[in-house]
Amino acid sequence: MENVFDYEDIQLIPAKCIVNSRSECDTTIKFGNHIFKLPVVPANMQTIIDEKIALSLAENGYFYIMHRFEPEKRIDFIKDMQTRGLFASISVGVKAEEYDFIQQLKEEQLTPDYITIDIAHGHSNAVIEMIQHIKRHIPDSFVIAGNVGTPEAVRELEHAGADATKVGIGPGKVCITKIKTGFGTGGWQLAALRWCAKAASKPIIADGGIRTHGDIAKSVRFGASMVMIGSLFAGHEESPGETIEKDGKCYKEYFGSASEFQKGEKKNVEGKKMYVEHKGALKDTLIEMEQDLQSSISYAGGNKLEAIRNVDYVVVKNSIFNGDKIY
Ligand SMILES: NC(=O)C1=CN([C@@H]2O[C@H](COP(=O)(O)OP(=O)(O)OC[C@H]3O[C@@H](n4cnc5c(N)ncnc54)[C@H](OP(=O)(O)O)[C@@H]3O)[C@@H](O)[C@H]2O)C=CC1
Ligand SMILES: Nc1nc2c(ncn2[C@@H]2O[C@H](COP(=O)(O)O)[C@@H](O)[C@H]2O)c(=O)[nH]1
Repeated sequence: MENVFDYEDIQLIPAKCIVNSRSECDTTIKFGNHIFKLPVVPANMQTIIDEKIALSLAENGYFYIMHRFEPEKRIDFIKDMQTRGLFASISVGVKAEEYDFIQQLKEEQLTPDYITIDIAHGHSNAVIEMIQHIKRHIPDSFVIAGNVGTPEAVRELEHAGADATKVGIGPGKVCITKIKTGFGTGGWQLAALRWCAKAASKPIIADGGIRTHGDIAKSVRFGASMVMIGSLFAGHEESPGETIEKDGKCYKEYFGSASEFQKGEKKNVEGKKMYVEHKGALKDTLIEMEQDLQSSISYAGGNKLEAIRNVDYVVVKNSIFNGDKIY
């Protein structure tokens, strides 16, 4: 692999502006059968999303993917969302009981709009077989499969029937896969995204490693249709998880889905827990993301998200922050 880089190594090059106000720039994206306000989805992790947040996101025009760590709640969740006329978007794993769950959905004639197969090493027969199982029994669900980090994996999962693939092995803020196994796209996630996007014939979700709102535009430039974000969404008023107070400041927990806190045991641990500073209301962050992305579109010289896909860029190796803090 040549030209390896990550988010912090890239600057996009401005093109002549065609709008009079950033508010003219349209950040919406069609993903599956729905149009969403932003090409952004909060990570399907237990300290990032719950049923209440999912409902609020869907009601307000944002994409969401519910996590899979309370499996017994999924049927009622799908029914509840669809009764309200909203889309249902859930996650599954690949173990035997998940095959029964898909069968149960079929028997109850429930078709989630989106099903995400969420495992660490998605380039596997386990995922290929689950894609095929879902497509056999619930063909109308949009299947997102991951996570992967190579073009071969993207092609194989698409070939098996996935409608989108999720790229990112180990770039996450609470990830320790790279340290514990030596593998992954940590440190070169953006280059891996570009590599995978060149092979993809269907949409890609860039997953992990987003540290600033500008990284969303960079993900779109390098081929993402959707960007999954954990840490930037952690610590909000609505975020699930424990809040602690230290030196007069409030913090909220954010833990990995493969951490001992999620698993309840110290086996095959590839995630850790951290505390993030309390950030206020989720809707304010979403509005700021939208405004920043509108600004990105204006710098790209367009008025739609698509404009970002064609901009030039430079590689400025690890230097763009010059020691500056992000906030
Ligand atoms: N994006 C990322 O970089 C990563 C994300 N995660 C997240 O953590 C959560 C748990 O993931 P996961 O452990 O896969 O889920 P599960 O615990 O549900 O495991 C899924 C299945 O895959 C097997 N498995 C897990 N890892 C590997 C591997 N490296 N090679 C072969 N088989 C494997 C497991 O068996 P067994 O446990 O017996 O091996 C199990 O049968 C998910 O939400 C996932 O997204 C975890 C790590 C990396
Ligand atoms: N290696 C691990 N990766 C994990 C774990 N739990 C979640 N994740 C991945 O991280 C992203 C979020 O990344 P962020 O940089 O935005 O915080 C998430 O979507 C998963 O793909 C884990 O325990 N280990």
